[in-house]
Amino acid sequence: MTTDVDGLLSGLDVSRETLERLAHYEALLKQWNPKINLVSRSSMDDFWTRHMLDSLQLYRLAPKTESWLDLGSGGGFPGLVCAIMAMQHDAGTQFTLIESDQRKSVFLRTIIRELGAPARVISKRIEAVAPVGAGVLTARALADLDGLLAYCDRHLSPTGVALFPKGVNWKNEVAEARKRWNFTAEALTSLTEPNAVILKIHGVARV
Ligand SMILES: C[S@@+](CC[C@H](N)C(=O)[O-])C[C@H]1O[C@@H](n2cnc3c(N)ncnc32)[C@H](O)[C@@H]1O
Repeated sequence: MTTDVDGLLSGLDVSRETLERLAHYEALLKQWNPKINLVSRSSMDDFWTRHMLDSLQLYRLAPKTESWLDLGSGGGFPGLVCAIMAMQHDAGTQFTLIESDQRKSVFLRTIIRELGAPARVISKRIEAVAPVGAGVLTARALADLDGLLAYCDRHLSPTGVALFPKGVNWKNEVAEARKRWNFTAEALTSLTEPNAVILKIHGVARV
């Protein structure tokens, strides 16, 4: 970790202790990544922007909740990073990470145990998990918006909020999803990519 990281995360209220926890996470991910492909190799040079900052920016956009659900967590982005951030605020939020890949789940459980993060991992397919009723639901690089809204329909509480990082094609995804879903969406500027947004969504119901 270099001093650049301090600059990168400035304004996000990341404490020294949280930064140390994230650095420990990074070190383990770098050990495990060659064997189980937690993140693409091409993204490793820009690791703190592409993965840590990209995840941390969701934490400040989320309402206070007891139950945060992250779907298709992979190496823990964004759910596990937000769980580590939540430790700093002792917010009483419990994180649930759903990840069907068994080896990635072992990695996630290792980080959770070593850091004492307030999170659990369910190693099943999202469709096979009983409705969670989450207050906040996140997912990155998992499915198009139409697919994500079906997951909201199953797992998000009626008053809950979903946060989805989306790339340059987000307007098309919203238009396509409106054919099958009613929902309210706000497009918030991403801190990591100029044309990317974070869709903040609530009130999901089938058309
Ligand atoms: C492209 S990766 C993204 C991982 C992480 N969210 C990120 O942005 O770095 C998608 C992950 O979702 C998991 N996944 C895909 N479909 C799933 C499903 N139906 N149920 C549970 N996990 C799923 C895959 O195993 C994979 O780890």
